[in-house]
Amino acid sequence: MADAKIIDGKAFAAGLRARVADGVAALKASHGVTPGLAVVLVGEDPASQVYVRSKERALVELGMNSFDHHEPADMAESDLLALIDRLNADPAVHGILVQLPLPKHIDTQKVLARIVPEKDADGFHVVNAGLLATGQPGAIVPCTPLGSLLLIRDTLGRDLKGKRALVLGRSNIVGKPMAQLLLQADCTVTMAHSRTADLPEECRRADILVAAVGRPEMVRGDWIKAGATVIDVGINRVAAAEPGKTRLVGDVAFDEAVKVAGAITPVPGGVGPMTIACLMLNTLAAACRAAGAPVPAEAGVGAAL
Ligand SMILES: Nc1nc(=O)c2c([nH]1)NC[C@@H]1CN(c3ccc(C(=O)N[C@@H](CCC(=O)O)C(=O)O)cc3)C=[N+]21
Repeated sequence: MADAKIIDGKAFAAGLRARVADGVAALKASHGVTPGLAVVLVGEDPASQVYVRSKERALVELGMNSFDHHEPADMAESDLLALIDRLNADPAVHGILVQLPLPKHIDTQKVLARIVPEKDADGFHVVNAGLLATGQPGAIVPCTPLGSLLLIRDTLGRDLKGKRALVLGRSNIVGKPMAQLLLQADCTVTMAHSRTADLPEECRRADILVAAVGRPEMVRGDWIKAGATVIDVGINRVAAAEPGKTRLVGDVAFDEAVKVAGAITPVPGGVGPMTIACLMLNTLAAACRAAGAPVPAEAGVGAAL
């Protein structure tokens, strides 16, 4: 059988960013509003700094305002909550992103709960999780699952009815919302995790396999159904063959999987760029809602399906 189609997340994300830029220009023209995202980074984690910088660059490129708040690692939880209160009250800020993970002395759930749901650009607030789980319009959908769904629909078409989908990983930020989106799209959804019995066999039943466990190359080629669509959410930095060098790999053993799957996302260049593009989309959507303007079709559950 021919090798799988490689799903070009980087190219799809570039197209999505261009559509967001058009939406930003239209909102400026119609309502005089420039969408703004506040990005809060607590501490000096080098990987987090890289991600935050790429988000800030994307905002500026798309004509949006970027409000950076880089805070020391020993910031008191009460000071972080006070910062969020100020951002909640600031009319120039339409979206707020608190980079995770937070330092251990800070209660993540307490911080996420403090963001007003309308400005929760990540879609991590329990109100947005609840709106998504109950299929209501107006939910802000977490960026990685939304981006993954857009890639799945670009590959398989809008009609996913009756397909068997398996989501590997049950995190609040990827696995659970991904399963909700696939369920809304009329897939038959299985959630698998580290305690699942006979994981390879479960995976082999899936027409759509989404791997989001954070274990490098855990999903092998013989875990994949012939022709399946494989979405690899994992971004794991591992040692490269050359001493002292590192490289990125997904949760799927790509070289094996590409021989079996029908379509597969690469790492890098797959889901990662979609996460950032969807963050831009969520910020635009939040600004549109705040201004009483129509929300772009790709954002939100009802619109995304
Ligand atoms: N509140 C919050 N929201 C997040 O969305 C969030 C977060 N915290 N904490 C950290 C993770 C990580 N994350 C990535 C986004 C894009 C790439 C990405 O574009 N990766 C490139 C490769 C980048 C490289 O070369 O290192 C790719 O896959 O092609 C990676 C990682 C968002 N996160």
